[in-house]
Amino acid sequence: MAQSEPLRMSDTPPEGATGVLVLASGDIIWGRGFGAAGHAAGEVCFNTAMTGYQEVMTDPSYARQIICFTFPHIGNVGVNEEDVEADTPHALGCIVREDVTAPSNFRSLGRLDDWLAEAGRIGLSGIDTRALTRLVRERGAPNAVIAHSPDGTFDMPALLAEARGWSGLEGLDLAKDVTRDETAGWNGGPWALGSGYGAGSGEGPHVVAIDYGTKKNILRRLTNAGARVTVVRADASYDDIMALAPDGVFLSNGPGDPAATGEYAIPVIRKLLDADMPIFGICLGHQLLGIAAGAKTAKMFQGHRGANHPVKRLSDGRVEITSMNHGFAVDADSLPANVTATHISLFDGTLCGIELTDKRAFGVQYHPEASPGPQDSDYLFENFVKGLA
Ligand SMILES: NC(=O)CC[C@H](N)C(=O)O
Repeated sequence: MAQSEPLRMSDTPPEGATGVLVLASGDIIWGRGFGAAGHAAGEVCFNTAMTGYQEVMTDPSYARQIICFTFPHIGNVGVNEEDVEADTPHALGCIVREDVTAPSNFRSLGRLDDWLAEAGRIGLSGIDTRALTRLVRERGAPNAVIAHSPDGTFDMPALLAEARGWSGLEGLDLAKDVTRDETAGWNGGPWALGSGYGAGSGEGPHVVAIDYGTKKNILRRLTNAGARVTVVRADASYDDIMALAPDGVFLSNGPGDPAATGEYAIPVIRKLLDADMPIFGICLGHQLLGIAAGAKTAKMFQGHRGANHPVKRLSDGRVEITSMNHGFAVDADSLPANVTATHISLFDGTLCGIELTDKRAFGVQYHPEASPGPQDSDYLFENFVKGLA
């Protein structure tokens, strides 16, 4: 197969094809497989970040998603043990334009394809990622199966049936699959060249972070802002949390449909609000805070995923360039009277931040911890932790 051919929509593999993306619509896109062999069903989305593929692949919010990277050279700086947001990749697979080449970077410890293979994740290269991105933009994020067969044989009817049989992300609670096993302290601090990740001071206001699929850098930014952090499971009860005597509670990012995660999360968040506990939520945590406060969430057409999304802070008109990864959003028209919109997306006007006027609780739809992305919104961690002192 030639490099990066236009999307090929035939069910006979072209010469050299060892990977395929089968959309639930019946469209078939051939490429070269890398990473693990096998097949898996999920939702195809695209991410426009130019750097940080390892952080993106390990973000637990990407569970059951297949990421099409719009940047054409993915894998060329290799992989290391530091640029990870969780201990293993959580995205189901990735789709890239160019084949993964030998890494060239002084921090590299290995190849992207080997790292994915070890984690059982499938990659697909040689794809016209611009054409695939346009397809997602025109039709919305499709359900699909990504498959890699080193000998080039594929059971196409079975792969199509698998793509069509998958439920889709709507209605799916995935936080319970990616949350940690038990309550644990967190003491990691910011990274510096030469010394790696530092440690927190172990002092300061106590933040209990509920792990719906947290990125590590969120916890690092909390300790950097001066908090002492303890992380609890997604299904921790109100009593479990209060037994830790928190000064504030953090609601993490995470995968899946917020409305489906509500069963165990919402009653706990409501009790925390009733107890006037200070709360800060990011992404899924922001969506859950919105639902607990009485708002509604909805699935977006294609979602927002990238590292250059402009967001306007409504209090003073300041623009923050943000990192984003979400496919659901709180519906701005559903906000109850005691919830104010604080930020909006300058791409499409969707709601990007809320604040409760009668409680000490706020949330943002984007990722102020970046990783990857710009750090314009880091002030939110400082504001939260300062408010607890
Ligand atoms: N990064 C996140 O927390 C994502 C939240 C939610 N799963 C969504 O896709 O909207």
